[in-house]
Amino acid sequence: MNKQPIGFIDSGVGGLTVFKEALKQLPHENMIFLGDQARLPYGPRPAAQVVDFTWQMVNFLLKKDIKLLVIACNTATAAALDIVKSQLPIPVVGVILPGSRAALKVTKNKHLGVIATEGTVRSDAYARTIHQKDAAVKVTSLAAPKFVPVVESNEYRSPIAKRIVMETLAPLKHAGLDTLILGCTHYPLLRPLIQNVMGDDITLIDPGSETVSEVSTLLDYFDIANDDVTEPKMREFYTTGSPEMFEQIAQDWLQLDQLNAQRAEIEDLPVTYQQTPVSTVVVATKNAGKAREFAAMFAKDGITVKSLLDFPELESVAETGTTFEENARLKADGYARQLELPVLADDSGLQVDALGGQPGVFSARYAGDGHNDAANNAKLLSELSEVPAEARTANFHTTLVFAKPNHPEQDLVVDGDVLGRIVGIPRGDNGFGYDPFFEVEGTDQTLAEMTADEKNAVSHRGNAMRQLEQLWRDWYSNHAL
Ligand SMILES: O=c1nc[nH]c2c1ncn2[C@H]1C[C@H](O)[C@@H](COP(=O)(O)OP(=O)(O)OP(=O)(O)O)O1
Ligand SMILES: [Mg+2]
Repeated sequence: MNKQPIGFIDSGVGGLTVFKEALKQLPHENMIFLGDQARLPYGPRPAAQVVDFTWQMVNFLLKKDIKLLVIACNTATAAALDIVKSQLPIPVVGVILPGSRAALKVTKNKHLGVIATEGTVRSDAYARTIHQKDAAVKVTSLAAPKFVPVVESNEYRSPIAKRIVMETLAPLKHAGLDTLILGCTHYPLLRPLIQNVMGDDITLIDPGSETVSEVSTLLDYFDIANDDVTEPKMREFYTTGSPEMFEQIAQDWLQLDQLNAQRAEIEDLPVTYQQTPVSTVVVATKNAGKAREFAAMFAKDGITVKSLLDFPELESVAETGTTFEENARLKADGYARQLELPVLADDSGLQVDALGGQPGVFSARYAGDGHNDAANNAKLLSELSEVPAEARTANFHTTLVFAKPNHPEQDLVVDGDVLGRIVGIPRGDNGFGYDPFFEVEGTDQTLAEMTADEKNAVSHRGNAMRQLEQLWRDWYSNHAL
């Protein structure tokens, strides 16, 4: 289950035809739509510029934490799908492949027509996609540049629209095709007029519904659908142009009760992939001492740490494993699932050589359940009472596991250790747990005599974190998967 929204982008209102399908097929999903009406139409623009504009739209939606992107615009799909798909960590769906697939399913005489913007026709994206599937299919493409302005000016039911559709489609009427792809998401709004001109024998393909079917498949495949059927869903609309104009068309087309469009400023956004910086990391620990150490280590990167103390309503995960890694995985996976967020867990403990590695994974419960540091330390001392100072060698170990919700196979796992020995009389007031008894090898200080920074510089947790630092951002940026 994943409540993050699905993002839709288009040059204008055309993508709403895809959005409308999504409302029908995926009613439980939260959704955000962005139309770049200020810079419409995209059709006549050079492909490189369409790619830049697309990145700006994508970056706007990434800030809203979308889990999947739909490029509900054929021109942008033709120009930018491959590059956007290859760089984004979330699934990306365009409209050309689903539209082509749908058309291939219905054609009988293997002669398809495509009407689209100049940009899409110039890219030859439909013909290429179709021929990859079936080289024997004939594809006749026609640019219909006048359609988009008619729709965007809310004239799509007017006599002007009728005349433009008739004139534009004249060359296709007797071309011999039996199926016509509406290769621009604006065109379904002209569907009755197009059908009328082409005649009832021609099947019109609106790639929107096929596109949404593909979205639905991907949500299941990546296990990121929103199964929550109770809450009201997010329906946010943004336009770079006039919100009033957008609302008129959207209201009319989508028939939503209350529809508010907001203006989006995207012109200054970067034209390359901008990773959204991580601002908060959840560490699945109830141990305030650990939480403090993680907070200090992440603070250097400007990241705030939340611990389980911030989420008291969660169900406790039992540490039933026999190794540090097992327990760290149990905690990370268990809390990530409940929080639907990536979660970092630490399972750590003291291993004393003279005690055969005890207390080890049982360090927290050494003195029995209801564990408390004083009782654990007292037990440690009594167990070691017969052991001479030079034989009291020990190490602290930690295994850190970073987990994504419902994807235990992608867990990121690192370890860290620090060597030392157990002293007979506790020293120092800093740190927590067994720190006052653990003298670090090569120093004359216990961990409790060190400042937080000094401890992190040598500790098992600090050592593990230094490894994690190399890995976690890349891993984390794929978290919607
Ligand atoms: O740097 C350390 N300095 C002193 N003692 C330490 C340290 N690191 C772990 N320890 C001890 C505390 C606890 O007795 C056990 C960990 O048990 P462990 O289950 O991983 O943690 P925990 O139950 O205290 O909190 P939680 O499971 O919620 O993260 O080892
Ligand atoms: Mg524990």
